[in-house]
Amino acid sequence: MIADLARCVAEAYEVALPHRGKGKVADYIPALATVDPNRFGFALALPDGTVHTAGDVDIPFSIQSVSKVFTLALALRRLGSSLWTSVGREPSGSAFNSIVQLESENGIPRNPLINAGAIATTDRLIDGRGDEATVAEILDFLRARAGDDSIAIDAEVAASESETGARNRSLGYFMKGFGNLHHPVEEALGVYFRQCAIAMSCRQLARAGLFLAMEGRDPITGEQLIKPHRARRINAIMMLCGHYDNSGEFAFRVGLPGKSGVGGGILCIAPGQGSIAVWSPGLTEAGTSLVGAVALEHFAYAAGWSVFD
Ligand SMILES: NC(=O)CC[C@H](N)C(=O)O
Repeated sequence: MIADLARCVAEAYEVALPHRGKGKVADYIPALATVDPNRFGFALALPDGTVHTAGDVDIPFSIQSVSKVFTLALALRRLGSSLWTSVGREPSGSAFNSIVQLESENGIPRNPLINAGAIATTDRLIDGRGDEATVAEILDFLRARAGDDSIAIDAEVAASESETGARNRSLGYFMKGFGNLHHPVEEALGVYFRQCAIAMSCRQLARAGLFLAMEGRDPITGEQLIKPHRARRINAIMMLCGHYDNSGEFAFRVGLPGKSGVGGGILCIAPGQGSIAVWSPGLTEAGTSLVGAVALEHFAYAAGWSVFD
């Protein structure tokens, strides 16, 4: 039976609604701490261009670590498999900003979706071009994927990320000490802080993720953006590492590749089917949107879209 997807979206939204207000809004920077915890949006983008929505789907939010998926795709496109000399693809089982494994593992982060791995990936993406050109590539890519040139970096969030970025700088310098950063730490971090500060709505983010559901091809523009096997591998990494030490729980409950951000966004990919973006700012301890995960769990079940179905 083919599920009525509009209905699945509406139901997932309704089921998750009572959970609003649970979870903790990220408070390490003022611009995130002041976001209304009752915000909640759910957008499903399909390859034919249809978007099914519920709630606050047109309000931009800070995509934070969801950006790591896109910089990974861009770095793989630019560097190919040589990226894997700088970063691994194993789950870390630790917090997003943990430094401990780096010491015993030669400064090579476990995967590209923890902070250390994302910083190493962004560093490789720079590829000698400088920070401005790299930031421009990331923004241009997201604008083209979302079909919306208004997507921008929130300058206040970017400045706060840098001001409070001691821990991320530590990760950068630690990797530099092992010879695993190719550019100055401040250059890599300068790009990383800005990619985290990109603001997008659920509608834009769901649309932007479609190429990952469609073997690397943007179904709306028809462009083959990355090779099919790379899209498959990014999905594998999202499934195993997209929620840090909560990745097993998310796979258990939702059964789809996903990536969380501390702004409360989650991008979820249903291979061959579509791309889903949810946003609600209250977080679990692992930094995943609590309401968003409930909604995705229900949606994947109702649609029969768990990759294990
Ligand atoms: N999990 C996240 O979204 C963390 C992103 C945050 N900007 C950081 O680098 O710490």
